[in-house]
Amino acid sequence: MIDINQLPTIDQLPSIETRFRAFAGPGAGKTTWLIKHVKNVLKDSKKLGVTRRIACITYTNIAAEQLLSRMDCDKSQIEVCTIHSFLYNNVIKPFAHLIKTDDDGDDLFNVAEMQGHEEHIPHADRIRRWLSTIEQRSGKRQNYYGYLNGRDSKANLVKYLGGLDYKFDNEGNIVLYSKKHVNVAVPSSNRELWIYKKKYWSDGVMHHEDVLYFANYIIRKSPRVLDFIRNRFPYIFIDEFQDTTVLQTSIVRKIADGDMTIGIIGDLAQSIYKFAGAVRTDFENLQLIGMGSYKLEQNFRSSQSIIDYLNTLRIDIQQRGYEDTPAGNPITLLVGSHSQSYRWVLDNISPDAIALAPEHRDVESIRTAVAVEGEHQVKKMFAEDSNSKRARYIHLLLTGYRWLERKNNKQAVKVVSQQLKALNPNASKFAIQKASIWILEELKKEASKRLTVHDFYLLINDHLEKKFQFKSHARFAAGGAQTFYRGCSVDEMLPFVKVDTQSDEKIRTIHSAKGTEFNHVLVCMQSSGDIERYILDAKAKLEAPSDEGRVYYVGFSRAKANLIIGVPELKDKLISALYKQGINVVRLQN
Ligand SMILES: Nc1ncnc2c1ncn2[C@@H]1O[C@H](COP(=O)(O)OP(=O)(O)OP(=O)(O)O)[C@@H](O)[C@H]1O
Repeated sequence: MIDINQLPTIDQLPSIETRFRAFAGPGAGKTTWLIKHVKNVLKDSKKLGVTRRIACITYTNIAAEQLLSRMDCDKSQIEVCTIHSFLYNNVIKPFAHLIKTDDDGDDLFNVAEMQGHEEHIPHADRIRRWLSTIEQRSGKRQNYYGYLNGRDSKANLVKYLGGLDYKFDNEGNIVLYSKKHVNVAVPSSNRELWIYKKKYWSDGVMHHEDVLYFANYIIRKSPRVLDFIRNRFPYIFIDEFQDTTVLQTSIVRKIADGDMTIGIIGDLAQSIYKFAGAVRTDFENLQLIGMGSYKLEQNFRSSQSIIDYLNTLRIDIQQRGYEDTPAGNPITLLVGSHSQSYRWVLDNISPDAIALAPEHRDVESIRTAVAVEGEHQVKKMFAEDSNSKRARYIHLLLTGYRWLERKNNKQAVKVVSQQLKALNPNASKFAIQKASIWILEELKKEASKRLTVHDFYLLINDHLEKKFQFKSHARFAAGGAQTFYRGCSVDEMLPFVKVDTQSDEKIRTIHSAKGTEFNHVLVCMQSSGDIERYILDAKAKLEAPSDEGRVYYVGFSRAKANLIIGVPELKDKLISALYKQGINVVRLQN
């Protein structure tokens, strides 16, 4: 294990050309530092130009979006993206001709129909065609159709196929496997799984996981592609490298085996994507020529008491605060149901507190139990308005504005334009865009936000009709819908309009909160056993192959001012050990 404490700090990085690998704990300013470094490269590098840019890569769309919105500089020479979109745009699209056929000259991918990459959702018709092909090729009746008849077996098959991914076998060949375990036998030999994939490829459908496969395929077939990438991106920086997968690491190694500057940054204790194929040890073990290892040792996010608590959980790094770090409140452990705990936190700590839980089912149960009146504004709108197309239209116009608030203007205009286009299919693209921008500008005004949704809707309809001769949805007749829209202002509705259900929710999974921070956080743990394993014995569990301990650690480390932990039951004998770790126990009354 790397002793991060012993590494030089990243401020000692000799130059912008230095290859680096940076380790840091939560809230250490990894993303902030990366942005600063990119700005330095932009300022000082002589290697950049119109076609020579800096790539800033991360692993999830949410993380890329956050990175982009935090990059407060000229972005014309920077490409901020996920690893998938980087490889798709810079390897697969320009070299698609190399995947038309395989090494034997047989059809591999229908490039003419290729349209980006998508989530792998197994498709009933393709599964049927696949089962039929493998049955024909085996030459005997296998009754594979049985899978599609039984509800259970079909669900298992869909789950298994949806979890397909690639890995290297012992001989270094790429093989297909499923990340999802199912309890029934399904066709799972590699020969059968490749046939399944080809059902999609022959239609030009590329799944996210295929992007890595084909990028690797293209690079193997024509290694000169690597020079093209290095030439186009003399600097490649990768955030959250602890979430890298074997195929990703293999491609990164190949790109870095030439003249370019690479920098990777991450936190081993925040590796929580094993289920998606992440191999955290790749970050620890990756050695590239000329690459130095550095650390960021501070925690700029949390109060001193939270930093002290986080330090009790890991051995590879001890974080320190900075001169203005507030002392903060002790960590509180609430014993009671998750919803009871969350209510307690809302009442006693802050109504803005966030609840984080490891599992979706916990998130759902807390949401149901603590749902407050206002949170139903959008649901209420759909319930009250019998014209569901109109309700959807209003909702999406407001969604467009929420994108604008997040500085994603492109998405904002897209969402609103789609609505106007659906009602006015013959309108020109220019008119649709102009009208969309007008609506968004209108929503920016404080005066518009104070209007009731009813009046705002009429204002927009009048303008679209007069100025653009656009059609709108029906006006309101007297009744429940009109009463609802008249009783609710745009301002009151907006907070409940989510642009993506994950990052806007106050009750969320820990995975969806990765990379974010909040003032007051309740982390819901499952049992007294979890407290023993992941708090009292955390040092061992943070290094364990399974992600559970690290998932809780990511949850704890999102808190800035107050960290509260909730658990349904707690053995009395644990109280004094918890106290030594800086945690006060409070038992809630039923
Ligand atoms: N040098 C700094 N001085 C003061 N505040 C900083 C500094 N660097 C980062 N911060 C603040 O600390 C917080 C955490 O920063 P950032 O999100 O960059 O950390 P991170 O290491 O990427 O976090 P994590 O991995 O836990 O998601 C942010 O609020 C950021 O504004």
